[in-house]
Amino acid sequence: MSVLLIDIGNTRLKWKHIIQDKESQSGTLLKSEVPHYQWPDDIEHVVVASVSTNDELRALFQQKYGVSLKWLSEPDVGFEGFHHCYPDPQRLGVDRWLAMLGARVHSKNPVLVVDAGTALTIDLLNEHNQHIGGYIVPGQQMSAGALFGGTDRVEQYLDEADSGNMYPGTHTRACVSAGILRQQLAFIESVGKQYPQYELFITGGDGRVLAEHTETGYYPNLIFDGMELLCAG
Ligand SMILES: Nc1ncnc2c1ncn2[C@@H]1O[C@H](COP(=O)(O)OP(=O)(O)O)[C@@H](O)[C@H]1O
Ligand SMILES: CC(C)(COP(=O)(O)O)[C@@H](O)C(=O)NCCC(=O)O
Ligand SMILES: [K+]
Repeated sequence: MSVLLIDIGNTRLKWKHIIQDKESQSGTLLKSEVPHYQWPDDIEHVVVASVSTNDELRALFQQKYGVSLKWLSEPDVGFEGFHHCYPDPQRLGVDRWLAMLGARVHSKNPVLVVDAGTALTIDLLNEHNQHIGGYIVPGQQMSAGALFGGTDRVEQYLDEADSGNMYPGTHTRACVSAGILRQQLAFIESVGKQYPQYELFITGGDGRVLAEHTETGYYPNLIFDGMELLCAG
């Protein structure tokens, strides 16, 4: 069976094509690139999780895949293996929900799930699949954009580069990038310290560098793992 899984975040689209239940290919696209992309034919199931409305992309996939398309814009509240803490569970981001399900594929322990995308989210799921709650803060690009846009002289100087580390910066861009990285790491560490029995999982576009600094495995496919669990159950 050939299955196409798609995760549409606020910045990018990630896809995974599973061919005959074993082989798979994957990729990342900017949302503007999606209409020009050569999407595969002959797919039996297409599952799309989208955190924003994306009417145009929905119409595009609907036209291409018809009844094979399952479009998830919110958690499936009928799914039995998950206990929500939100009074209105449909307000919980579908990506956060799927990433928690994905972490469950890898561990039976309580899990602390970090998704470092447009926004950075942290979610806690206990061993009984009870969502304890979570946090939402701006992601790295958004944080930097707030500083560049909201001040006069914190500028993206072209003769400077992001530092890629968290040593004290010695020019403007390094101060911003190192500061944001250190802020995110301190945030993750602060929650982790309070929940030491929770196993840490990191995913998302900025997750790799965070995982390197926390000596945690990086799970770029956590949302797809959650989708596969959802489709199997
Ligand atoms: N080529 C890239 N294009 C855009 N963002 C990138 C790229 N490489 C890394 N990133 C980082 O990844 C983050 C977006 O992560 P991603 O998981 O794709 O977000 P979302 O799921 O919200 O669309 C951005 O904040 C940015 O810092
Ligand atoms: C928090 C998010 C913006 C994260 O999205 P992303 O960074 O992956 O684009 C998304 O999960 C969302 O829109 N959530 C709805 C509000 C909530 O989860 O409470
Ligand atoms: K996110």
